Amino acid sequence: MIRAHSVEAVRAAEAAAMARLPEGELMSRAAHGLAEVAAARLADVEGTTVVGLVGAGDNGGDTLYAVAQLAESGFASAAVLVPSAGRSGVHAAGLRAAESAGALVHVAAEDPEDAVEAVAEAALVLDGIVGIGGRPGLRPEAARLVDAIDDDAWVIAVDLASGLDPAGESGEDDAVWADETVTFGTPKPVHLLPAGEAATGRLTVVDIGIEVDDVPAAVERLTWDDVTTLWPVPGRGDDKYSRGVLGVVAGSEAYPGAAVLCTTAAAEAGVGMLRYVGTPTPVGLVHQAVPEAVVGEGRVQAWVVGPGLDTDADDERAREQLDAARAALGSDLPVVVDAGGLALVEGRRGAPTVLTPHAGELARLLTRLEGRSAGTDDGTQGGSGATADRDRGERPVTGPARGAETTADDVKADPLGHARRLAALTGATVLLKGATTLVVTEGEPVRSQADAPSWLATAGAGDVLSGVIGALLASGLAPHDAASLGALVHGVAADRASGGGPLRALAVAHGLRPTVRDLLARGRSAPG
Ligand SMILES: NC(=O)C1=CN([C@@H]2O[C@H](COP(=O)(O)OP(=O)(O)OC[C@H]3O[C@@H](n4cnc5c(N)ncnc54)[C@H](O)[C@@H]3O)[C@@H](O)[C@H]2O)[C@@H](O)CC1
Ligand SMILES: [K+]
Repeated sequence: MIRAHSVEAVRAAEAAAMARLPEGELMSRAAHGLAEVAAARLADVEGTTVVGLVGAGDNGGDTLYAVAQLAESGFASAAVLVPSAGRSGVHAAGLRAAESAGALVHVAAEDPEDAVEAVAEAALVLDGIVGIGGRPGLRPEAARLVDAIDDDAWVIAVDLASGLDPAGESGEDDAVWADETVTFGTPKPVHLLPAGEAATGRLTVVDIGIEVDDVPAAVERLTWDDVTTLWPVPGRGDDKYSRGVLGVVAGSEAYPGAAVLCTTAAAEAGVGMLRYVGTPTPVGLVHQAVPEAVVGEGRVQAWVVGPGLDTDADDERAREQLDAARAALGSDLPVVVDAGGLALVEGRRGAPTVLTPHAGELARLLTRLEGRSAGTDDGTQGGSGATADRDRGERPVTGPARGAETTADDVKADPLGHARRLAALTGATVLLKGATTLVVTEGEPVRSQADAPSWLATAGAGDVLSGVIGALLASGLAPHDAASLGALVHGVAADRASGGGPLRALAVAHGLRPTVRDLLARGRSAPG
């Protein structure tokens, strides 16, 4: 698992390490690791010129020492000092080290044109303007230097791309766009969250000896190794029931294919047994595509409610199906709620719940539920499983006034904030789909998965995802693990099925079985 820590946690761990190490040791380790990566990339791009953009804080200090090491290694090295205070504004010992190693120093405040020219000529740029002490955005004088970076230059962000919010909470257009980030000790939230991930590029963590293993993470990302630990593997004593039965209420006369995609995915993910509840057309299709599925209601350990569900349909069979959907939501069983099912969510359930909206669905659900909690409704889900109510244990939800409309654009501008709002309002695990998929559960570190190719942005992919998560919930995984592990395996299956080319949802579903098999085999063959 990749774990990112908050700025506060990093500062505390750094302070503890500094107390037992000689002065300057941490910065020296950081700069050394940075210079090694830079030297390797210069060899890759067959470049010889490196420029460090140097800001006022210790991020600039790291950069000055790295420039010094690169100058000593024979690269044509220069430091461009960004702050308006000039030479006196940057890390003094770092500046001395760079100069005595033979690096050129350009002072932007004294000769802006000369500084711009130096930046433009570099084959490799180290962005040391600001690190974890930075406020989001770039000042105009810094932005001018960043604009001067050659399109072909390789840009390494020191600790994080300057201009980004280290916490990754607010998006920022005015930031360095790095090919690569070299960070120190542990990743920071911005490296894994949608707000910063694209500008971060490839991420390398340099070990500088700070200890964060026992410190709770702010953001986590599951990796392939976690599949071995988390995936439910049957034992000798298991049977189909003990492994978990999944009930699927999906598909409709309008959208029958969703039922096929969802049940196929659950079967391919290796669910113990599958029950399907639907209207005649999808029932016929599911019979053909997934002969393993049993049609009709019965005992299950978890439900998927909603892919392709038509909540406006009004014939008898559709009404029966919607009754089954509402009963599942009202039960005390774990439920994955997707697509059409989201329209049936009335508030908190008293049982494990995973909501899997995309940005537009999340916006509609928030608008409806926040409007409701502004009114007279008590905001609880009806049925036997509903235990929580609005006055009990619900944290105050931050955001616009209750009842205000939330749009898909609002959600895209702040995906994490909105996913948190929905999680707080419903008590559910919220999986917000996107290029980076977020999984938010109150009281848990946010999980962020970015395993899928862009080709996965295709109709039906969500139906497949809900089937995988449902299979994992039925086997007893907690919602947070089921949702994030489901997103990981779905993304890897998509990547393999795509192979760099077009993708269809059914291919992702059919790719699940070999993907899980290979990820588990990989774990078995790993040393130790
Ligand atoms: N604390 C430690 O033990 C270590 C810190 N390290 C480095 O130190 C960095 C943190 O250093 P600092 O706390 O000095 O903070 P930074 O170097 O991140 O930046 C703080 C300085 O930048 C200015 N600033 C803030 N936002 C700005 C903006 N948007 N535009 C321009 N200037 C802005 C501030 O006024 C302040 O002078 C880390 O990111 C890392 O690179 C490493 O050397 C490893 C050890
Ligand atoms: K930086």
